[in-house]
Amino acid sequence: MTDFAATRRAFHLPRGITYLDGNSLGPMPVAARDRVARMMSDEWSEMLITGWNKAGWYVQPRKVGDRIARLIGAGPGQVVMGDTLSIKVFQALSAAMALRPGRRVILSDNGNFPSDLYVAEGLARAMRAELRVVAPEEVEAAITPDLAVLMLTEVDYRTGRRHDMAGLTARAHEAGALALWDLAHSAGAVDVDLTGADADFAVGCTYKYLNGGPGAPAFIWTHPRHADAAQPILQGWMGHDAPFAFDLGYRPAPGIERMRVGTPPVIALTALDAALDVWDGVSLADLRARSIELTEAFIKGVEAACPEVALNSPRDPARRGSQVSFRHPQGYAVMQALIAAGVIGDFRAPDVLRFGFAPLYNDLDDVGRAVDTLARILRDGSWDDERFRQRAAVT
Ligand SMILES: Cc1ncc(COP(=O)(O)O)c(C=O)c1O
Ligand SMILES: Nc1c(O)cccc1C(=O)C[C@H](N)C(=O)O
Repeated sequence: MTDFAATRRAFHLPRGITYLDGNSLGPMPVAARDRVARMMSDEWSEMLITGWNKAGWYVQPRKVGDRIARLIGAGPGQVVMGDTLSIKVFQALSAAMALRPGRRVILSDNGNFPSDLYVAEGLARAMRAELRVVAPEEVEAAITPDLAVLMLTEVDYRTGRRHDMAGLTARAHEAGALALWDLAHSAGAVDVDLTGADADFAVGCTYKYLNGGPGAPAFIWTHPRHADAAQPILQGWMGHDAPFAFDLGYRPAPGIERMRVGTPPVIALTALDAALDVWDGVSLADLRARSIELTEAFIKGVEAACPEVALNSPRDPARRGSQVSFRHPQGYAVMQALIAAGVIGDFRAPDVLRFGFAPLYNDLDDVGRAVDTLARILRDGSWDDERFRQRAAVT
């Protein structure tokens, strides 16, 4: 059995705060602070450039990738770290498109995170391809024989709706297409099984449920059947077969290494590596069970105590990730009032109050406090205040 009381103790959770926004930025694992400090004093300070070899900075993207592999149903040597998620979406999508020459259609849904759609739109323009965007429930019917790549985010960032990864991947394969999954809201939140689903490509970020810190690098996975054939358009020198030969022409490195682009963010990878220690000994089955327990309790509590809000997530836990959202016409002000009262969730336009439940550190006491505080704010109308209407740059 996973010891979730112990994993909770591994985080710095500010006193008086109930944190339900780990689906946007995970809290700091206490060990990350010391690990980064040690890296600065023992490695960067003392080793200088020799740290690339001596401290293993150069191989860190693969080593950290191997630790993430276990959490997404992938094997060793199949995942590599680096860049932002938007860039990894571009790399995976461009490589997948190149594996389906003659086909020009990318299919996604309108619940996808906008950055994924922007990247696909730009790539489609450059490749003279077509991006088709349908409603999430229409995806299956929209898989047609002209499809090149099905590109979906498994868990919807607003509603928490979870796609059937294995089923949709099988449908895409039947149509002769490839399936690319964005795991931003899945990795560390649900029991992802890329191998079992027979997916083709996957990408994800590490600053949400994996708690790598703001700006932590993204990951990319390629199914082994494609790893030596995939040809990314974004050809950087660290994805070259022999970067330090400084050849003028590009020759991809074997396997997943070709998905590297440039110099890895070593300090950020060090913080992420410390954050991944918390996952040692965590079973994904336990994680999923606890996530369902927390989200079910939250829905039940809010529906009983807050008639002013409407559930915006699937009621069936099997169709949900680890987040729950509710709608309120003045959602922004309500969320600001909630944050001022010590319960941090977030707001997503136009009217969504979003709450992430991270089994590693959230518990039923958090659920109870969040329900009680939301009910109080809605009942006493304290959210209806000018200071809660001022929109910040980042929401
Ligand atoms: C599903 C999804 N894709 C892409 C992104 C963009 O990631 P990044 O800002 O790291 O490029 C996010 C979050 O910001 C996301 O939730
Ligand atoms: N990456 C973010 C950032 O740099 C600032 C603020 C928020 C984010 C996020 O990750 C947003 C997130 N993808 C979402 O689901 O809304």
